[in-house]
Amino acid sequence: MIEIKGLSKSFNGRVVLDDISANFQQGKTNMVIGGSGTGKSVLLKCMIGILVPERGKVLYDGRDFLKAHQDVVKEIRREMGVLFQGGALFDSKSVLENVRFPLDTLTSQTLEEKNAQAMLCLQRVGLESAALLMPSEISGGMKKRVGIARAIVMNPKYLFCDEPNSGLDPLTAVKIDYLIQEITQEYNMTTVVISHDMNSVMRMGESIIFLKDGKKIWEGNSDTFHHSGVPELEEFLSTKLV
Ligand SMILES: Nc1ncnc2c1ncn2[C@@H]1O[C@H](COP(=O)(O)OP(=O)(O)OP(=O)(O)O)[C@@H](O)[C@H]1O
Repeated sequence: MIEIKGLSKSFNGRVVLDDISANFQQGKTNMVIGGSGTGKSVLLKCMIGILVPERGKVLYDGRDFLKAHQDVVKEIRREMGVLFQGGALFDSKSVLENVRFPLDTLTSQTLEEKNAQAMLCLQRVGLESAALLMPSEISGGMKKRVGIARAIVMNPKYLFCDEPNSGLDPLTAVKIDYLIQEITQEYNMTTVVISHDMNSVMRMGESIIFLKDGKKIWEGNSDTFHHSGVPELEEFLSTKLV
């Protein structure tokens, strides 16, 4: 489980995250939703250590990420897998080399071991036959799947996905959503997904927090979010026509 407590972040005096607390459960797809510019990506960056919040805590199974000893921080970082928006693949590396990259930089395994592990992950996302292709030779949906394979190659406990569906056609988006959900359950990971795609929220939203102007306005799940009675959420949903 990941717990965030009283997380706050400002840029040049402008508050972007305002005292946010939430729990993200193990084995679940935990979603962070909200309109553009409401602080979703900043929240994720504070959780994974790309940005430092002014106040608050991020606890990884009880370990205080912002205050822990360097060794513990390193350990937690190794337990994270991140699927960045757009996949963020290296254009000059093959699909296999992209998936292998975390193993190349963070482990002392042999090339054979690393290739075997990377191939297992490529198989898991149904792309073993694309291992030797370059990113320029594969579709957007395949790139996302390569990104997922890379995110799980270190067997993470925590998976973070920033808009995993952006730029995909609806059918491919559904497949990516289900893949993330299945992998979350299989690996029993704590998964955090940022999205403003309401179809995804309905499919994957076992646990949802809704942000507006840097504040957590509501939390619940896909069964309850259409009947929240919270004006800000209802207004947000009305703009999404769902
Ligand atoms: N490094 C930064 N410096 C200054 N302001 C920033 C920085 N990063 C984000 N912001 C601001 O923080 C606010 C929240 O941004 P954030 O990227 O978290 O939004 P978001 O909810 O993820 O939006 P979107 O769905 O459009 O990606 C925005 O107003 C953004 O301009």
